[in-house]
Amino acid sequence: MPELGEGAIVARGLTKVYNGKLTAVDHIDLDVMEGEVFALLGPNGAGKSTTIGMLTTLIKPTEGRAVVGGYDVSSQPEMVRRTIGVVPQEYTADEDLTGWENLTFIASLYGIPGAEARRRAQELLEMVELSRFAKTKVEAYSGGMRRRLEIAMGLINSPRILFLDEPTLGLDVQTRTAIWSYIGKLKEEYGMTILFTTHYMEEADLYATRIAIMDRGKIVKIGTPRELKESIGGDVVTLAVDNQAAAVELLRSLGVDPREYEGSLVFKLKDASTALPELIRALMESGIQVRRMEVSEPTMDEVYMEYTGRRLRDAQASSEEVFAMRATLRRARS
Ligand SMILES: Nc1ncnc2c1ncn2[C@@H]1O[C@H](COP(=O)(O)OP(=O)(O)OP(=O)(O)O)[C@@H](O)[C@H]1O
Repeated sequence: MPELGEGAIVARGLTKVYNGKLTAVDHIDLDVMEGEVFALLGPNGAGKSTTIGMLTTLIKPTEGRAVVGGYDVSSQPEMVRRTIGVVPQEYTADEDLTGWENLTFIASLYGIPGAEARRRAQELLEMVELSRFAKTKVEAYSGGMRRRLEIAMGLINSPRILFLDEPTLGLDVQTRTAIWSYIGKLKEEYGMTILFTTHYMEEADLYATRIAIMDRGKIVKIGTPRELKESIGGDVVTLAVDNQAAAVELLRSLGVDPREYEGSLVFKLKDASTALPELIRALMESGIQVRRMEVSEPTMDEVYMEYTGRRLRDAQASSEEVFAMRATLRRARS
């Protein structure tokens, strides 16, 4: 089989078609280097979980190849599983068991001998600050505690590569920050390679060394947060005007490509400090009143809009999040 490349996670043309018709992941290429914290950023349904599923051997690719930790996901799934840790989106811990019991049980599935399993369970519970609740049944854990336990469970086999699917979904800001401090430790102290999915732009921006923006099964752009923001090539201008149709027409004739967003026009502009006054003058001379104007440096939100034509808004995400959380809880109860 031809070599795929040097990275910790390498994919070429990786594709998943469900039921012969829904292309959830569409020929993606990935090269995640050792020690990277790599984000797959995109809205619900973009194909992030399916990508993680294929990379972690849980979902069979329809087409393409992936090599994780040097092992092929299709022909060496056992070796891949031994090399990786997975923290799935839904909770997997047994609610009737304690945190300690869950960890030692998972350790036994990996064939980790008793004394070593106990040592790791203790160390991991300390790391995620659950030692005090080691002997408490998981059913009494809060959402944040459950997520922390799931992370500990994903680390029980001391993986070189860790996959986290929406690790902070539905958690409050404080708990999200705590989770990121544990993940940061894994990178700093163990040089672990981490791939996570998220629809929180600020998490990708703050914590990822590189981000792949996913939209409708495709990776539309890959880069460091800085590269992505710089790739937009200009400041972002938001204008509220009284005659939007006329303003769009005029701006287009001046070489600007505005999009409508929440009743305003949004566009990027090189050298806004000199170019914007001219645009405003042109609008005013055409009888168009400018009611509000805002200039900002590009954020990940704008980057996302640039490459997908849509906003990945946290407001929209939060309602989806409630849904996802409820589905997870339902699954946990059944
Ligand atoms: N087992 C399945 N059978 C059929 N379609 C599926 C299956 N799993 C996912 N899909 C579909 O594939 C597409 C991608 O889903 P996927 O879960 O990978 O996206 P995602 O970006 O991870 O979103 P989420 O964060 O909600 O999981 C969606 O349209 C989804 O409905």
